[in-house]
Amino acid sequence: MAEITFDGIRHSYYPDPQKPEDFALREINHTFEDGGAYALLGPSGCGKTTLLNIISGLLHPSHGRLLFGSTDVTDLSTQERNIAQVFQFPVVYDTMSVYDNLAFPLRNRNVPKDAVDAKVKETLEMIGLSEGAHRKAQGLTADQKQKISLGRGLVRSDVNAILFDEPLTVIDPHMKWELRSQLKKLHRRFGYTMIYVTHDQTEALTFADQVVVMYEGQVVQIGTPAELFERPMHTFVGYFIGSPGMNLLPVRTEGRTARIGDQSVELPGAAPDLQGCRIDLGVRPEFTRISTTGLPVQIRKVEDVGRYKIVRAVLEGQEIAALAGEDEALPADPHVQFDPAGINLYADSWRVDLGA
Ligand SMILES: Nc1ncnc2c1ncn2[C@@H]1O[C@H](COP(=O)(O)OP(=O)(O)OP(=O)(O)O)[C@@H](O)[C@H]1O
Repeated sequence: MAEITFDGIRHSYYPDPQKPEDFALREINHTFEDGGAYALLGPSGCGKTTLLNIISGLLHPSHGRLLFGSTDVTDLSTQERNIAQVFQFPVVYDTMSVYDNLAFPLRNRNVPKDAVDAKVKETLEMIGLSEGAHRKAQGLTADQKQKISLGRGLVRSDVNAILFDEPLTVIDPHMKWELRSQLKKLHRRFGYTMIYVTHDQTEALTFADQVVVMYEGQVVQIGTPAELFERPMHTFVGYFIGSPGMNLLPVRTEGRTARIGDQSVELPGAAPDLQGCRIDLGVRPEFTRISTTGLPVQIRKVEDVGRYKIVRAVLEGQEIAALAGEDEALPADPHVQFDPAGINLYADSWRVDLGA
């Protein structure tokens, strides 16, 4: 396995890109650590597949260098890079048995017969296909075929990294969780470098140690699930991660005070001069409480979601969400309070350090 470094990498599908928007991937400088479990998370079209294809060599970046360890691999072919890739839809040889599908990549590399047998059996066990391993792949369900694809990604121990591009799309919802935990276990056991593309936050947060959040061709934050939750560095991270996402309210600032219409909120630290910027206050619903004191709100709707309630309210004409306990009674004259520990300030979408 190898450390993978993006050194000033950008990519545009246009021959003569001019504006930042012409780039499917804006500049990325980042090292994926050897043995790390990463998820690339973001909405459709944000550049996840482009980034993955640059690692595997299916795509040559228009600018910058890609390094495996200290070796520049930018001009190497996919094969020379020695990467395993699992795609959204199964890639399986129908006429071969399940066993031979897994053995194939090893036999191709002249791995001795005994070693092939041991490794294939071990992998079949992991993906739950030991039984019926000598059946032809033809006729298996989409789930089972995708398990074979996963197995083929995992069977080689000599690869530099394993890349997964939305690999659980065709898998039954109840099986998704099982396979995801299986991948996580494999990661812990073998320390593969794994990069997993998804637009599903649950998938990203349960699989990865580090989540790379992408938005409009940019990496907006790389962090542990807790960091993304507690300290979103960009409004997109606040909004995209969490359910419901972060409350974002346009404000004006004066020192330690943020003004929302006629109301004021005390900031945890003094704001710098942000003239000319769009300024937003960001507070997650988990840090937003309905109370008898604070800023007056109108409650629009209360959603009971089991262990707690989501209260949808309006503050100075802006929609916000707050969490309330399952049995918590809401006051007749509702107000909202923001826990200072959860107050963030954003200037032109990027988090401002309030020094608190
Ligand atoms: N071959 C191509 N030619 C031109 N534009 C492309 C090509 N492939 C992707 N794009 C564009 O580049 C941008 C990034 O696409 P990419 O497929 O990397 O996003 P993604 O995050 O993987 O999306 P999805 O989740 O839908 O697969 C999009 O605007 C897309 O339309």
